[in-house]
Amino acid sequence: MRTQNFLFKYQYRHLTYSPSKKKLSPEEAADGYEQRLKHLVANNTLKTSPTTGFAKFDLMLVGMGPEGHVASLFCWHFQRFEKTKWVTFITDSPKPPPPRITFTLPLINSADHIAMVVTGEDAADAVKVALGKHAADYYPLPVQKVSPEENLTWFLDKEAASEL
Ligand SMILES: O=C1O[C@H](COP(=O)(O)O)[C@@H](O)[C@H](O)[C@H]1O
Repeated sequence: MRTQNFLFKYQYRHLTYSPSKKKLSPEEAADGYEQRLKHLVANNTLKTSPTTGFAKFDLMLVGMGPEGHVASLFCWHFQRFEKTKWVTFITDSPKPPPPRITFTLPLINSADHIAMVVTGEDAADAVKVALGKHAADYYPLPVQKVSPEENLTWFLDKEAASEL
């Protein structure tokens, strides 16, 4: 409960990007969220990675979709290759909602620790691609580009791990 309270308060007070009542485009919302994060770095609320210069989170919880996407970064979107932006957007997610804003891989990978939490049989093939012995033989899925500065820990249920 204390953890939940902490996360809730922290997210609410610092990380939630609450633009004005004006309806923003996904691009405007992503830019606004990036500016918000940069402001939090500038006032020392968020740390920076000395390696990358991006904001550094202690821990991120990340999930994976059945085709290996993470954080709305799908295999077929150029956004998965973003190098400089902190926050990006898509307008055509195959799962609702179609418009999404999301952290980019350089920002995600500047975290110290990432917990990759994957459940369900429909994720088993992508888990096998990412963690199986032939992982290096494939063009990498977005999930395979997740590489935090300290530890990446996978949490799989029995179904998600069934192809390993
Ligand atoms: O399909 C799914 O993908 C997400 C990860 O994608 P996100 O773009 O929503 O972060 C995963 O967390 C979810 O459990 C799964 O159903």
